[in-house]
Amino acid sequence: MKPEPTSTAGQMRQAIALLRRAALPDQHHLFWAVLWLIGAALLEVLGPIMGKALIDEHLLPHHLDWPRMAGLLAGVVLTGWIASGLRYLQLVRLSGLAMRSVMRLREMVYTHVLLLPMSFFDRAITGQLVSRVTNDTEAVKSLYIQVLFVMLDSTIVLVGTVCAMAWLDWRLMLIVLALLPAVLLIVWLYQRWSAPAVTRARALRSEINGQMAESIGGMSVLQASNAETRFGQRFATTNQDHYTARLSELRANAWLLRPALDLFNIILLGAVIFMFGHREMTATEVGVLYAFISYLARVIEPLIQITMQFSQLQQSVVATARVATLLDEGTAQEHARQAPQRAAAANDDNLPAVSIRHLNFAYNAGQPVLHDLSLDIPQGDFVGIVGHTGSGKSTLLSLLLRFYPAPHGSILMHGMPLDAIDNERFRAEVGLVPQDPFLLAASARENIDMGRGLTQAQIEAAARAAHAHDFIAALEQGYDTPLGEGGSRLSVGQKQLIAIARALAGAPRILLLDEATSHIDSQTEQIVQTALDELRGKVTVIAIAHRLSTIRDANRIIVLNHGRIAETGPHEQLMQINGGLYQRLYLLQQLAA
Ligand SMILES: Nc1ncnc2c1ncn2[C@@H]1O[C@H](COP(=O)(O)OP(=O)(O)OP(=O)(O)O)[C@@H](O)[C@H]1O
Repeated sequence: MKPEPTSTAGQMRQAIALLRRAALPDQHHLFWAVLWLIGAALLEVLGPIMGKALIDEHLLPHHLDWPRMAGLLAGVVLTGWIASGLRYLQLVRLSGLAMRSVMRLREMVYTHVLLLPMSFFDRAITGQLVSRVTNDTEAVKSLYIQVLFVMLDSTIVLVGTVCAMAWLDWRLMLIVLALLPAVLLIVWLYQRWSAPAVTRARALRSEINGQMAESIGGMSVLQASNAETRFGQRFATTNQDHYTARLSELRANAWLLRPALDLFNIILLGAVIFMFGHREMTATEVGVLYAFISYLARVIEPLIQITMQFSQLQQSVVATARVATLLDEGTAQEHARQAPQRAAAANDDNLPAVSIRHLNFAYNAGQPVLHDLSLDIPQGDFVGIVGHTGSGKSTLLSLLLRFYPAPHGSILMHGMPLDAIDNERFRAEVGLVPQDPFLLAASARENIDMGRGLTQAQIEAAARAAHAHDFIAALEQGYDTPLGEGGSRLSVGQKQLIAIARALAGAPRILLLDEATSHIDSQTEQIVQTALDELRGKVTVIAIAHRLSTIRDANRIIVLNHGRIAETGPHEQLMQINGGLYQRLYLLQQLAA
């Protein structure tokens, strides 16, 4: 995974760029919200000015002009009331915008994750990834509502109030302004105190998600190993750490931020009253004092609001930056390719289905896994790949599937370099049956179709070819029978037959099987063997098999050893090599059987 930016400025830049991207279609809402908030702030500033006029021009000089006084009084009440109404409407508008942005972001993140290269998932932790799509995108909402709305609103009120104070008495305004840096000091202290706890709490939340996902995913192993108590304790420790981190965050808030700001409020009020006390108060200054005291609350409250949002801002920026980092993660080479649609693999029957030329590969530099592999697989052949564990079988298959990029020109399919084949066509031409058949919690039909929009005839033909039709038809709703989570209502063998049907439904020219028979009984293995035999000559089959009986009848068997081709040939020929690797593997299995 890409490293996340550690500097606050870097995270802030990332967060702003992402927010702009997510809110792009709603820009006009943002514009109007800001405009109306300015309107609300102006109304709010206007209230005390009308109050001052009422006191100075009418109440103190006893100039009882009732219609004007009623107008001013109504102005004081109405400005506040309308300002609140406008603010509420803008909150509703921004909430809608925030929710739509979260929706767009989630879609962006999920679609992006679907396109990431397999090498990314080698390092990614499922729970953390899920947390990116759910929690971190949700944090963006609070960035809009708690942070953007409150901070924007408070800043506008603050600026408007300071301007009104300057108009009333600029010297007094300067004294108030001179005291404001104290707020910055309080905020700075608060941030220093709470930042480590905020970061730690977030990391621990992600850890909690990770532990949950891991435990649920591996529940059978966990229970079978009697590890419930240990896992429970591990979770309790993380949970406790999370609680402690949240508590120190709250302590910083309760013991430093709030009391210090309240004290500051009192000091400011004292300073203003003291200044007025030092002057010879004229009648007109009583109104100014009233307006100033009204404005003080409008300076202090927005400042408190702004500072109170800092911890939320920190959390939301960190979360948004994490989402942005994930979105910056390079997609798989094939998806990222900008080149125009490339030619499909050639249709010449004489070209080998697969040609491998001096293929070298390493996951990590300096640790080669495959060494100088060269071989040709004719079209329609059935080829088996065997070898000890760690010999490189799955790696070779992953390269054939383009899960990892092979060096250019080292693998050709039907004469075309692997990385030059158009993605759509490539995925249509190469089918995979994995070791663990991955079934969706959906019907048999949906599991075979996998969203490709195949017809019932195509689905049924694939199921028949995989010898899965009979048991599917016998289910209570046939092809529409829900198979349960992970296909829980089927046997492992039946799941594997569905996985084969799924691969065949795409009418692939090349079918790759990754130890597809290792978990199934001999009877189902027989069925798979029959299905593979029937494909002979029509589809090129490349099968990795631990169970050698599956590939006994292959046209050719490739024996890998430490990433090199050690032996190659049909079963009978390999069995002739006395002391050969294949012979030893085969005899060992016979013995075990
Ligand atoms: N994603 C990966 N990242 C780094 N190294 C890997 C990765 N996958 C496999 N390897 C390493 O590559 C080597 C070959 O592994 P590979 O899985 O291809 O062997 P295999 O023959 O398929 O083994 P098995 O029969 O046990 O599945 C091993 O040393 C393994 O540790």
